[in-house]
Amino acid sequence: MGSHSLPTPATSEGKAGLDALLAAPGRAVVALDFDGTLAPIVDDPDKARAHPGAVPALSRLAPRIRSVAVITGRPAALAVRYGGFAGVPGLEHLVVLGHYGVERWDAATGELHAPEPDPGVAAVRAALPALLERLGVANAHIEEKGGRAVAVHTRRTEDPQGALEVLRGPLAELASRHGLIVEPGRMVLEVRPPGMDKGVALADYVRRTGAAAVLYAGDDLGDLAAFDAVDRLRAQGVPGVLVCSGSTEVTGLAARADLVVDGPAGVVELLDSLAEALSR
Ligand SMILES: O=P(O)(O)OC[C@H]1O[C@H](O[C@H]2O[C@H](CO)[C@@H](O)[C@H](O)[C@H]2O)[C@H](O)[C@@H](O)[C@@H]1O
Repeated sequence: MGSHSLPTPATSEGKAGLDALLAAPGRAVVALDFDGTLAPIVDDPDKARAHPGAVPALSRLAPRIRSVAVITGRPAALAVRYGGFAGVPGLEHLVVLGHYGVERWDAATGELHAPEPDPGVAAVRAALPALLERLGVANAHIEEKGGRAVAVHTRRTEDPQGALEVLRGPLAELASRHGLIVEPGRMVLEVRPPGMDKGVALADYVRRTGAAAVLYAGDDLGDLAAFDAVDRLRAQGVPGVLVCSGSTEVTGLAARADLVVDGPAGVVELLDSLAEALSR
């Protein structure tokens, strides 16, 4: 843990959000995305792990605020495992909302709540190898997501962006034939059921916790829904701070953020500086 001063948000709304968090931390929620925000992006999705400073920073911050939540496109149990979030002193009340909020894991009980998988996902999964072959992108990586979603990664192909573009339309068609949607992300297209997103998940979490201030940090397109939710909360009188874990791959988030930090290392620095400011 280094000694860091709190950065100043670039917008007046962001400053108001941070001020509210610092003034009444016991009523503040900090919610964070996993990949690209708490965990550095790596080529192999199975090798993603939380930044080494993430859990220590979260465990210092969590006891000083109302609550911390991780909101991720990953299955909740996988995020818990890759994050190293279970059984950590200080994180006894951590909540992980997986599959964009469809699943919920509570550190307090160790329980995972998850609905039945949509049968359309298995049908799409079965059709994928032939589709990838036909489109000339057979070397794209298929990520199994516990039957609740399936993702196609192009990061390790020769032309990741080109392969993504080739896949986008046909995958959307295949998904919609089974009543599913495509969630785009950093060199990935994920097929999943509609009806839930990180914005719905965050708004619901803020409501349940009765939070009076919120900070949300994300890096990818799927986090835009959470950014929208913070905008709506602000309009309803709940101050909020939007943090972008900056990258060269997704630029749209930085334009919307109150604070842009330098990837997961920057997020860890911010969490550390918040914990430090709240311990004075
Ligand atoms: O909501 P998130 O926690 O950000 O999860 C979104 C997707 O992240 C993962 O993919 C991303 O990270 C991989 C590992 O660093 C990287 O290889 C890939 O290019 C990124 O898109 C994950 O594999 C997906 O299932 C998540 O939906």
